Amino acid sequence: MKNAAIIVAAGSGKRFGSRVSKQFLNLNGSPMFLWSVKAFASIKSFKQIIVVVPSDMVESLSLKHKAGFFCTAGGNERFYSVKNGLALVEDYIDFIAVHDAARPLISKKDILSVLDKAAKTKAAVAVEKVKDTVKLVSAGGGYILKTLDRTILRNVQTPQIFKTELLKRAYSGKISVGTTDDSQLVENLKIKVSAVETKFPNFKITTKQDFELAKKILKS
Ligand SMILES: Nc1ccn([C@@H]2O[C@H](COP(=O)(O)OP(=O)(O)OP(=O)(O)O)[C@@H](O)[C@H]2O)c(=O)n1
Ligand SMILES: C[C@](O)(CO)[C@H](O)COP(=O)(O)O
Repeated sequence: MKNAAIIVAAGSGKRFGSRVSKQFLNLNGSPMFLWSVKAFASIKSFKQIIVVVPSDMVESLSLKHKAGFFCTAGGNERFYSVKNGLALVEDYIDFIAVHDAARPLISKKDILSVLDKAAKTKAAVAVEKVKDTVKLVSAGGGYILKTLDRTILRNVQTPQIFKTELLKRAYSGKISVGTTDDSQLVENLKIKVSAVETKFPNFKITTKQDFELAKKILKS
């Protein structure tokens, strides 16, 4: 099996609010995005690693990390960035893993769990159980409408891993602006996507508090 990883790192980090986009901040000695590159590079079957970055960083990053991975420019929505990364995937690739550079804690074991499932079912995404009670709220968020059954809810993470043909087909059609992950596009093809629970911390670094927590976890 020959796989490719698309690490999406072209976001502006508005919720994080730093001058340098969060995915390029130094996290315990490496730029945040490099943690994910190293995790996928540690798995032999990942023959191609593509990092999608802001257009003004493509050249400098390509030069700096010339041997480690391919670089391409992102778009103004996450799904445009994934689409641009897809354009670089080689024809010999069997499965594609899409992963957020903002999830630097991803473990090799969790990647392999999602990959093993995708190899069997063509489509699998990393998830975690919901720990809090979840409720539906009114449009403005002001009041509770309904309490949901959290036993049939999951927080979806990345990697999201798909058979190459499937993901390319999913991204070939019209994509609505509200699309926030890759699985949605594959679900729209009426394909059953498997959910694989991650066993290790894999939260997305969205705020400065997340970043401080990630530093502590990586130190431990
Ligand atoms: N146009 C975009 C938007 C997001 N991403 C990437 O998708 C991942 C998840 O997105 P998120 O955590 O929302 O990052 P940002 O969009 O940068 O954050 P914010 O929404 O706070 O601006 C991140 O690794 C981010 O770099 C991307 O490659 N291209
Ligand atoms: C892909 C994702 O991480 C799955 O939870 C999430 O949808 C990314 O959303 P964001 O708004 O781009 O962070």
